[in-house]
Amino acid sequence: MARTPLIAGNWKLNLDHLEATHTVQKLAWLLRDAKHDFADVEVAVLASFTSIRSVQTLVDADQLEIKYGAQDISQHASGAYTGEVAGSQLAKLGVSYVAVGHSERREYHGETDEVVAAKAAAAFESGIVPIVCVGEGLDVRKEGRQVEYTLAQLDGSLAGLPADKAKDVVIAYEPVWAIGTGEVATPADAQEVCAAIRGRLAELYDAELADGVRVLYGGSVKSGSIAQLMAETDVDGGLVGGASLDPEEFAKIARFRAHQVGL
Ligand SMILES: O=C(CO)COP(=O)(O)O
Repeated sequence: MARTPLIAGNWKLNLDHLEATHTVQKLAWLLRDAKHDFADVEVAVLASFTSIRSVQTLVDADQLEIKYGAQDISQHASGAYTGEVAGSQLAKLGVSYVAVGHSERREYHGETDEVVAAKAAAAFESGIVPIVCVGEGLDVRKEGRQVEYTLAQLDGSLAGLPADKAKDVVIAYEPVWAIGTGEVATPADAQEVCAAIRGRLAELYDAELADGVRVLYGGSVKSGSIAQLMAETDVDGGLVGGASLDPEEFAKIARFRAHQVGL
């Protein structure tokens, strides 16, 4: 099955709503100039909650094909959960994607696999596709247990998710040691774990479902490394942090096919 690559920018805690709209506007101009085919490579940005409404207004007004999303979602639908944002609230803002289980949330907010699974379910409940993040830390990598560790995290993070939802999920393999360090995984390292993730999806569900799920790589992705990563069979896109804040650089990453030639 042909999987449409997804290049998603995770802005993390950066950009106010004015900066966010400028960034999307510039990205849209650059991609328009390059005659980017969004059906060929999907492009999305994951913004702070405070920016989503402004991004929506811009995307709607200019009929942009850039998709947008959130970086977190509440596992609860409503009620006494101060500070939380529900899937239904995000859905009202036209959100397509939401990152769940990013390593920064797991580490700084104590999110367990159980919470991540509940958040993924909450996203689907509101018609939003969760980008479920998994990946090992440096200690685990040094012990050579990256596949075992990441698959255990995947099992927990998808627990209870039925096949009719799982077929649409996006998985992001983000080794923690590669995030924000400038140390991108080698294409072979990314392929090893992304292929193992697909293999596990085949075991948890079936081979056809696994074949259709997009598995992204994230961790210090830049325009100079994306084409080699995307050349790997099981890498279907990138979850881009720092480099997504610069529209020129992010547009180049989205245009990876233009520099895939001659690999
Ligand atoms: O965490 C990431 C995306 O979710 C990766 O961040 P960097 O691209 O800045 O390493």
